[in-house]
Formats: sequence, C-alpha cells, structure tokens
Amino acid sequence: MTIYSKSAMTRILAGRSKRHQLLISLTLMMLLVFGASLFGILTRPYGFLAALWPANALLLGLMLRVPRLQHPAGWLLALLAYMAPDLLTGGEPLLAFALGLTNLVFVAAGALLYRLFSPDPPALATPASVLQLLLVCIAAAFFSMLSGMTLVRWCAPEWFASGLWHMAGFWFTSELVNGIVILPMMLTRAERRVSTGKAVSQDRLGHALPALALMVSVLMAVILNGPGSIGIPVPALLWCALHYSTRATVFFTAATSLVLMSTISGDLQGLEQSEASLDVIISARLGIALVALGPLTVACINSARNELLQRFEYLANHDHLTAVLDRGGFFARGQHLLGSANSARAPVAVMVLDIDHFKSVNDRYGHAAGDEVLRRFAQTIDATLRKNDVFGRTGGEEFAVILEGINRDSALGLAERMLSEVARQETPVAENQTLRVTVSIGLAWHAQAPLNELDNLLAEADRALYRAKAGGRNRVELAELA
Ligand SMILES: Nc1nc2c(ncn2[C@@H]2O[C@H](COP(=O)(O)OP(=O)(O)OP(=O)(O)O)[C@@H](O)[C@H]2O)c(=O)[nH]1
Repeated sequence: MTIYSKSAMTRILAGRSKRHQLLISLTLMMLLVFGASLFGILTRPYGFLAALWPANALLLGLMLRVPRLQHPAGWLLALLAYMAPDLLTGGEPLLAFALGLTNLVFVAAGALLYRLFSPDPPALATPASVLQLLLVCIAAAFFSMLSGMTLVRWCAPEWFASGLWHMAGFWFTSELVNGIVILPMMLTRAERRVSTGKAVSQDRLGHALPALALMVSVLMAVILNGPGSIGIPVPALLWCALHYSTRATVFFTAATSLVLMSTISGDLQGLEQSEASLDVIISARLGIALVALGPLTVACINSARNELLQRFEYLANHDHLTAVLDRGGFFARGQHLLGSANSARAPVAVMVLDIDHFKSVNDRYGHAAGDEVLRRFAQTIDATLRKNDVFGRTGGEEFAVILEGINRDSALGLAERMLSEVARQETPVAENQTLRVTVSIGLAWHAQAPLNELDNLLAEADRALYRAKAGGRNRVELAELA
C-alpha cells in the first residue's frame, strides 16, 4: 500500500499551540517568498522581467498545504516579502509594490480556483489532478498577466517597449511555466512503498539508468540549444516517470525544465528585446510547460496503477474480517520466514491458536457478535507481536503465528501473555453486555529452524493444541519434538 508520510512543515508544527503554529508558518512563508524572489531577481536581465520566478508557485503551494496562511496577515506579510528583495536590490518602491501585488494575484487566483475544485488541499496524484493543475495555472497566469499589463505598465512603461502583445505573452508564459513546473513539487506527497520482497541491492545501476539518461539528454539539449531542444529530454523523462515515484519524477521534470528555461533565457541576456527573441522565448516557455505535463501524467498513472496492484495484493493475502494475513498469505510469508531462519540457523517457534468454545458464542449471541470477537481477538494477538513475526487466520476461529530468533522460554512466555491478554479482552456482544473468551495454544519450538515445510511444523503445533484443548483449554502446550 502507498502510505503518505508527514510533510516537513507538519513535523515542525507538531505539538505546538495554534498561535505558535501560525507564527512559525508565517515566518517560514516570508523566508520562502523572500529567498525565492531574491533568486528570481538575480535571473532578471536589466530593466526586464525575471527569467525564472519560482516564488509565486512556491507561495501558492504553501498556501494550499497550509490553508490558514490564507489570512489577511498572511497576504500582507507575503506582499512585504515580495517587495523587500526588490527594494534591497535598488528597485523603485512603487514598481516593487505593483510587482508584489501582481505576484499575489497569481497566488490568490490559484488558491481560489483550487478551492472551487475541492475544499480539501489538492494533491498531485491522479491524471485528473494534472489537468486541474494546467487549468489553474492557465487561469492564474492570465489574471496575473492582466494585473501586470495594468499596474506594472503604469509604473514602468519602459518594460513594455517591445509591444503590448509581446509583453502579455511573455508575462503569461512566464507565470504558466513556473506554475506547472514548480507547483507539483509542493503538491506531491512522499510515497512510502511496501517492500516487494525482492533483493534491495537489485541492480543499482539499472535503478540509476533513467536518471543517467536524463542527465545525458539534458546535456545534449543544452549543447544543441535549438528549437527542438525542448523535446530531447522527453523520452528520458518518461522513463523516469515509469521507473521512479511521482515525487522523484516531479523533481526531475522541474530540474529539466528549469535548466531548459535558463538556457533559453540566457540567450536573452545581452540581446536587444527584439520581437523575434521574445517570440522564441514565449514559444519555448509554452513548449516547456506543456511538455512537462507528459511525465507528470505518466507518473500519476503509474503510481495509481502501482497503488491498485498493491491493494489487490493486500486483498489477495489478507482476511477481510480480521485484516490479518489469510491462510494463503500466512503460508507464503511464513515459509519465507522459515527459509531465512533456516539459513541463519536461528531458532523458530510456531503457534496454533484456537478460541475456546467459539461455537457457543455464535449460538448464543449471533454471528455478528462472533465476528466482533474474532476481530478483537486478532487485534489483541497482533498487539503482542513484533514487526517481523508472521500472524494469520488459518481457519474459522483458528489462527497461527511464526516467530524467528526466539528462545524457548520467551516463546512460552509470549504464549502465556497471549492467554492473559485474550482473557482480559472484553467484547461488546449485546446492549450493555460484554463477553470474554479464552484461547488454547499449541506451541512447536525448534532450537534451529528445520529445513521443513511449514505444514509439518503446524501439524506439530496442532497436536499440542489438541492436548491443550483436552487438558481443559485456556492453556499452552509445548509440542514434544523428536
Ligand atoms: N462468527 C463467525 N463464526 C465463524 C467464522 N468462521 C467459523 N466460525 C464458527 O466457528 C465455530 C467453530 O466451532 P468448533 O470448531 O466446534 O469449535 P469451538 O466451539 O471453538 O470449540 P473448541 O475449539 O473445541 O473449544 C463454528 O461454529 C463456525 O461456524 C466466522 O468467520 N465468523
């Protein structure tokens, strides 16, 4: 199953008061906007718009992930953080204000549009979310462009010497490409993949190949630097999308796009802002933005497919009532554990657990109550086990456990603890009525895991279980081994 881990921001904010959390979030937001704007300003040719402007997409992503930042104080502080680097680098106060407001228009429009799609914070996880990203970025870039064409033009008419339409195209594509390339980094959650059981060291070079191919193709694109350069990294990016997680693909796509953008914008530095050079940059930016959608979509489809496969695998190996391994899953994992215990010459313990007089629970309280007893019983036993122990439901009210590297006394002690935990557990079976059940356990322990089928070990434990039942139930019996 794919499990999403906590974001860095969530970890920083954990355990603090709400006010304290808001203060930390606002400070981090200001630092982010300030740093990203400063970086953008350094890529800005003299008297012109920046070649790379990640600040807006970063701020939008942050506001979407931490919605309480969308607060009057948040907007005001963000405006100041936009203006500060401009002023520190000798910018005109009025122009810095107009640019800051225009940047906020992108962020506010994006946040509003995402909220129209869904009240929940968006995540880049499905192909539909890539389409949503495109629509939001087009609309936000359009509104930001309108603001730029009015507010900024009024403050710095010289920026518009190359003509209104060209400037509109330049502004729009700049916001669009930065949005499509940067925003996914803020909207993708880390995926923790469940191990498939394959060797971890499996072909490290093979794992690195897509990334290496991408580096080579980006290098080729930079060296050739022609109109077709944008397409050169596409096959390698698609390979990365099929091979790595969505988050890694998002990172590779962003890095590739930023390299391509700075290469193309680098050509602008020192050039006259001729209509021809602006045309090239506008079309290149559009191309980069739209090309980036390909790997993002493939990564989302691939990750949704992997998640589905993992879900199927889970369903195929787990009992739907108790959520522990079913008979097939238990045998597959148990046999694997037995094999590794045998290779390590480690001791192994196998237990068979059977709830006592379970038939009478069904007969007296009904099948639903019996099901609840089974669920709670499974949870109780599971809570006594370690991560590597294998526990499953092997029959109706019969369960089994296999443990590696445990000595005889510890195995017996654990089984005794299971008896007492189960006997303590109360299960509601009717209104104002709870029920306690007991369990009998047959335990087979080997000082060194035998090269045996799991079936045989279970049969040994089963014979011990039979004696536990015959001996009065609610007890553990140790198998007498040859
Ligand atoms: N509620 C419920 N009952 C189940 C399920 N699977 C099996 N059972 C019941 O479990 C009972 C097992 O009863 P028996 O094998 O006679 O054993 P017991 O009553 O526990 O008696 P001892 O094992 O000898 O202590 C049967 O009544 C089955 O119908 C299930 O998924 N849900």
